[in-house]
Amino acid sequence: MNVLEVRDLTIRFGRRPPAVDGISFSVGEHDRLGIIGQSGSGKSVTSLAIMGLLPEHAQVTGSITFNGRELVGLPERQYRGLRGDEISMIFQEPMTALDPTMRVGRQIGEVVALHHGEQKGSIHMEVLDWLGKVGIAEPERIADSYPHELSGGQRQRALIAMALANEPELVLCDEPTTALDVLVQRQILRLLDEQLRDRASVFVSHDLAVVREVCPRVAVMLEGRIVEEGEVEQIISDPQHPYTKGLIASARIDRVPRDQPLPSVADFYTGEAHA
Ligand SMILES: Nc1ncnc2c1ncn2[C@@H]1O[C@H](COP(=O)(O)OP(=O)(O)OP(=O)(O)O)[C@@H](O)[C@H]1O
Repeated sequence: MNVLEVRDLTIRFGRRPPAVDGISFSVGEHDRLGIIGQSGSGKSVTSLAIMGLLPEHAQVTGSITFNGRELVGLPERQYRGLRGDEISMIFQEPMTALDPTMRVGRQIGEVVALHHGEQKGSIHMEVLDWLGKVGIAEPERIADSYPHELSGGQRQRALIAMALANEPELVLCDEPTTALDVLVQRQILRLLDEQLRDRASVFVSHDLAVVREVCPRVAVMLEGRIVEEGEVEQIISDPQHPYTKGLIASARIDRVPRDQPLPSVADFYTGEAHA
């Protein structure tokens, strides 16, 4: 059985054309799927639907199952037991995902306590342990800091620790490195690659170069639909859909060996990939 199974998922906001239009994909145990598409193609609403975090006026049809359990229409009370514990999400902008008024260690500790209800001392040890695992050099000091006292990379590491603290089975990453500079982006990608190895994950990005670094498989979204899905290297060397062809040709991604720095799709839009 797949960990995540999405079938004919359609998401509408009012009378506008569907934001997501009948998409299907699955993620098995220890499997990782990249979802790529331009802004507005429906990537974020797809992850929010899986997390049960869409606004109430969103109309959702189709099916999302997690370990065989239907999530579409699941009451909020039951969703709360899943979120953070069995399914968690890493967002693009850690500053909005972290509470600015609370020390970082306490925020991670609350996630641990919420689901395990352990004693204060052992929670603190677990928080420090997680900060170490995500590559924070001075766990004590960082645990004692407020989010605004951390660098962008440290904040993203803290958020990753928070998302993984309960060993969720499924992790959704929504543009987890977009807000970071290129060097930190690479470090965080490496960290995620390592930490997500034993879980099922979905990795959303507008950047095929980023997805190529961490995902064996990718689904390409355009205007709410999946227009192409398959092994990343296969799609890069032989894209079938005109949109994917354009995306790859414009970023010249097919001409760059995998282990070399890649021009990103964003560079293309700003004209730098042609320089
Ligand atoms: N709360 C909402 N109410 C109404 N429309 C929404 C809402 N959230 C998203 N949408 C619409 O759904 C569509 C898909 O948006 P989504 O955020 O999933 O795109 P995306 O591919 O993640 O883009 P980006 O890369 O910019 O985050 C867009 O047309 C957007 O305007």
